[in-house]
Amino acid sequence: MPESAEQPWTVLRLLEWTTDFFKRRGSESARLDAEVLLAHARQCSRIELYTAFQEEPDDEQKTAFRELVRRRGEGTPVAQLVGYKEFYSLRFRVNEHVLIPRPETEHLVIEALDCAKAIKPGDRPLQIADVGTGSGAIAVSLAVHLPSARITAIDLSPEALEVARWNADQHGVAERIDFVAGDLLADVTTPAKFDLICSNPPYVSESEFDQLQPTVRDFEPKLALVSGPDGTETIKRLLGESYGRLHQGGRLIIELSPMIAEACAELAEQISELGDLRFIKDLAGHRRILSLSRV
Ligand SMILES: C[S@@+](CC[C@H](N)C(=O)[O-])C[C@H]1O[C@@H](n2cnc3c(N)ncnc32)[C@H](O)[C@@H]1O
Repeated sequence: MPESAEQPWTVLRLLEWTTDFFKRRGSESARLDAEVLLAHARQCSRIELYTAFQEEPDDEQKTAFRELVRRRGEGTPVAQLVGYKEFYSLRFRVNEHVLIPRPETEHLVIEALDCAKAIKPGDRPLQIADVGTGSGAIAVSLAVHLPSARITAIDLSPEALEVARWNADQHGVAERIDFVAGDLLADVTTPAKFDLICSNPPYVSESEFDQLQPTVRDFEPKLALVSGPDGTETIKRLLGESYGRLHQGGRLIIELSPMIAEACAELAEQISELGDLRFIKDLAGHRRILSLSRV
């Protein structure tokens, strides 16, 4: 922000200047980014900015904001700058070790909650696995909405599991989630079988990775994004490992890229123990969630 002797840097002026700056840097949500960062620097809610347009932030707030704007201008995602992201109406801590939860993944949570309603586990708790838990967005949301479920949250990354554990603790569900460091389901011994296996695995191909926006490619963990030459590698392994770990009638629910939806459906159809294949579309109308039953 340039120094200006004549005009004070009011909230409104800061927002307008920063929105323009972010637009020129290619942000698709320039005004929102500016508001979230200014609210963070002023330690207030976004809505409170609207009644403070003519106020001038103090020097400390302006210095904090300037630093946030600089880092956002270099590509750091807003969620990493403020340290959290809202997902399924819950706040999740995020850092450079975890994928920032995406709105598309809420469709997976909705499908899992719908499927859970239809399952009657008898006198044992409903058993759910979240494979590749990252920030814990799926595991924690399901635990909050299914108070009698037990969840196993798995990730290859110990740093991600730490974030997931912190989020589970914040939302009061940590005692119903087991955190396991491991490769897909290989290191999970108990329970032997699940009612639901959910996963938002990495599904970007190696060639697509280079085309990702720098704010994703250079700041979010590659381990969370990329899966082999065509993006299907992890899903293929998960399909192969999952059917033997599901109770009969249990469901496997996987987020994927619409670009590999057909290939993944073909892989699933080769496994006779999996059936009742359906896709759930995202808000853009693209096939985003693959849901299968253990027959
Ligand atoms: C796309 S992110 C999903 C994170 C979170 N579930 C969400 O939806 O926001 C994929 C996660 O899977 C983890 N992961 C990648 N390969 C894995 C594997 N083979 N076994 C377990 N976790 C894996 C990554 O570390 C990352 O946290």
